[in-house]
Amino acid sequence: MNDDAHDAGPGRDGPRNPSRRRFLGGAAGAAGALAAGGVGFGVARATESEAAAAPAATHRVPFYGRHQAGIATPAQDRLAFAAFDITAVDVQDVQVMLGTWAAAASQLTKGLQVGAVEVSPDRPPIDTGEALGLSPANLTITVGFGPSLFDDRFGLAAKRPAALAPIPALPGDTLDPQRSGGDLCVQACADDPQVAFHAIRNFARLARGTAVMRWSQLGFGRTSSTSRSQDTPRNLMGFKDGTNNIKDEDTDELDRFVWVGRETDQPWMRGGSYVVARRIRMLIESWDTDFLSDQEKVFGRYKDSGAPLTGKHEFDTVRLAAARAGKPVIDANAHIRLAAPESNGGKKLLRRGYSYTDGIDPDTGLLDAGLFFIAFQQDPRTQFVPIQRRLGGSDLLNEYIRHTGSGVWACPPGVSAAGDWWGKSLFG
Ligand SMILES: C=CC1=C(C)c2cc3[nH]c(cc4nc(cc5[nH]c(cc1n2)c(C)c5CCC(=O)O)C(CCC(=O)O)=C4C)c(C)c3C=C
Ligand SMILES: [Fe+2]
Repeated sequence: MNDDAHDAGPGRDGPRNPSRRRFLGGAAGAAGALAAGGVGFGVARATESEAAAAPAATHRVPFYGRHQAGIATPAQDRLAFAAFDITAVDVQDVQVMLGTWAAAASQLTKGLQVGAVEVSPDRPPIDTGEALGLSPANLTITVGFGPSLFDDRFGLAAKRPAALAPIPALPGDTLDPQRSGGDLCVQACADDPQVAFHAIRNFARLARGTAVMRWSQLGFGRTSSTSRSQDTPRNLMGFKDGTNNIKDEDTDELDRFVWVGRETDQPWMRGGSYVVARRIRMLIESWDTDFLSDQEKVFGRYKDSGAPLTGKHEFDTVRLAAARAGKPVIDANAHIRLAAPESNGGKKLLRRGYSYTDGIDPDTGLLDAGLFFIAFQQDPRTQFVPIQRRLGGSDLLNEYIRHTGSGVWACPPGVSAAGDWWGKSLFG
């Protein structure tokens, strides 16, 4: 971390913006306390002047809470996702960075900056500035710890939950290591792409000297609804996606399939969740030549209404046993049959993915676009992995997709209040 970045100093920020200087003072002071062996992490609290400077209290998702926001909270329109690798050798540096990130997240999710933009003409601005004056846009920041964080570098090996196992090789994998893994992940979601990007960019700056970005992915157009208040969006194949997703309102299902409970071998994960991300390229040009009836056979749903092929309306029950002339109406290898809980020992996922496009593949001239699949769950070993093993084996969709990136991270419970940070009890 650049010392300059923590010294707001005198000058142009002046009395117009005292709150921003206070914030950084708090973060830097806390960093010092930790480095000196202290246990607390002082995070600047909103002052009266800060509250006055803050945008209206609308379009805000609370940052502090039992669970991290960005999991069961309504999916926003945009994603900026990044995986980081730790470069520091001292575990206290990791703690300081997480504390600094938590303090920054509490500011950003209120629509504030991580520090002053106008510090001094002779220093770089502390906040990069591109979100100045923008609404919080329902920003959520969700942080996870990858299996590699628990190797022998930081003395955390005994604290790795069994559920945080690396994802094994799965059928059909064509993964690029440069788009996979990472000691940490940060998922920033917002209804404004600039707000989401700003969060990741400033996290990367605050991480300087402690962690570096390993890979990142921007997403547009949520491909799941995570609340009954939301319409079901469409993915880049033109199908409604998220119809049978777990929703925010399904509290029993959240407890059964998403939140880590007493069953965990690592108490620090109670109230948390595990996220699996997969960058899935769609072979869009090929898909676009496919007949409508075949596209519908692939998913087992009608393209326009989203209804199952056994029904009329989007939310009609999927009748997997229905047959016509001795043949199943929903193909034996249709995506919704293979992904259904009935085919997977009753297991479900909370899907929260985004469409992406990254220009064209220089080798072929074909679009590099698809789904950045994100799913939260209680245990990837019994949820994502077996479901994807089944899909990767015989899903009709496989003709049109390639999995090109992968990662799994443990998302600890929410940050409880100022002074707390992600996984504080893990490091305690
Ligand atoms: C391993 C898990 C899954 C991967 C990978 C995956 C990729 C993928 N999915 C779609 C589009 C749709 N998926 C739909 C349903 C659905 N998909 C999964 C899991 C994975 N999908 C589940 C668990 C379900 C729900 C099954 C059920 O309970 O009925 C649907 C149907 C609408 C819906 O319910 O959301 C679509 C459409 C794409 C395009 C894709 C990879 C690019
Ligand atoms: Fe799916």
